Amino acid sequence: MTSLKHCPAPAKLNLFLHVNGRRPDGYHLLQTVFQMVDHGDSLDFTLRDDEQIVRVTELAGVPQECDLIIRAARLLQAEVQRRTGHLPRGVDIAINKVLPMGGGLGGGSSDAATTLMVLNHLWQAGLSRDELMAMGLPLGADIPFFIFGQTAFAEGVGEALQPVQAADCWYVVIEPGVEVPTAAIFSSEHLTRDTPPVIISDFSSYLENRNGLKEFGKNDLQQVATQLYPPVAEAVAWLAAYGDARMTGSGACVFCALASEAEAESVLKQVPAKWQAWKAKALHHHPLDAML
Ligand SMILES: C[C@@](CO)(OP(=O)(O)O)[C@H](O)COP(=O)(O)OP(=O)(O)OC[C@H]1O[C@@H](n2ccc(N)nc2=O)[C@H](O)[C@@H]1O
Ligand SMILES: Nc1ncnc2c1ncn2[C@@H]1O[C@H](COP(=O)(O)OP(=O)(O)O)[C@@H](O)[C@H]1O
Repeated sequence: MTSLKHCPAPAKLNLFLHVNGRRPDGYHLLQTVFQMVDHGDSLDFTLRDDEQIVRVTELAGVPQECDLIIRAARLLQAEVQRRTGHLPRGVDIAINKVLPMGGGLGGGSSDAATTLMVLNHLWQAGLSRDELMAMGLPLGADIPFFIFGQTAFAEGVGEALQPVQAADCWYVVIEPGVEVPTAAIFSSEHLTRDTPPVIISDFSSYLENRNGLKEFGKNDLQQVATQLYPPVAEAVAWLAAYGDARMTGSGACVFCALASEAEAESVLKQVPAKWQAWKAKALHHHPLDAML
């Protein structure tokens, strides 16, 4: 096989996100549930006759050398060379970028995860899922989750993952039109960093016993993000009329769970025109698993 087209790189939502402390290196210890949804970017991979890794699509604001897709591909190419003594063929990578950057949807991480999984397949490199997850972690804390490939309870900086059941629901997601830099939220003096740890069964038993679709826990990054970025606060306030509206990750996007596609569609129709918004279904498994 020399190419794979329309490879999905889905968005994630953080159903809750607790900041429990800080590591000595300054990184924050988190607990979260990562939920994939059926809305995201899509990538095409075509092997080349030389050894170059080339992004063939322009991505405004992200030079090729900084792109997580290219960095992930180069890491894997070098690892395959180290293991086999042969540098694998280069690849042209095209991207249909749908997810907003700095949206808290993990777009860059998902693109990189899809790249690692697809190239592992095209190059017949034979790295295990765990090896790919470890390779992705230094590039971005969300990358291991996408490679893990199922709804997950995560700890550490997001790399300690356990599968967890979550609701079979739909989400409406609003893009408030601002890019939130993750570093600005984590470095805020107003961020609370002492939420007591929960255990996975706290989340699971909450889901079994809850009334309606109120999410478990909270997003500790939301207070800081809404203070720094008023459009995020505005989107949360608007969506709260329809359910438990909450920010994903470090923002900016805001989501709310609905029981059916029809209910999601009805909320979507009312979203003010100044915001981009969409509906998406919760995914239990990474859509790439069915392709590879
Ligand atoms: C917050 C989360 C939740 O899923 O997602 P996003 O909102 O970015 O999608 C992730 O933990 C985002 O992890 P990651 O993707 O590695 O964050 P980066 O943008 O590389 O982090 C930028 C900076 O934020 C700080 N940072 C990040 C993660 C963390 N657990 N503690 C931190 O203190 C660090 O200063 C880091 O240099
Ligand atoms: N392929 C990529 N897609 C999106 N962003 C990328 C990519 N490669 C690098 N980045 C950088 O990562 C930053 C965070 O992007 P993204 O992962 O989309 O948001 P978030 O971390 O909020 O979920 C971007 O602002 C951009 O500078």
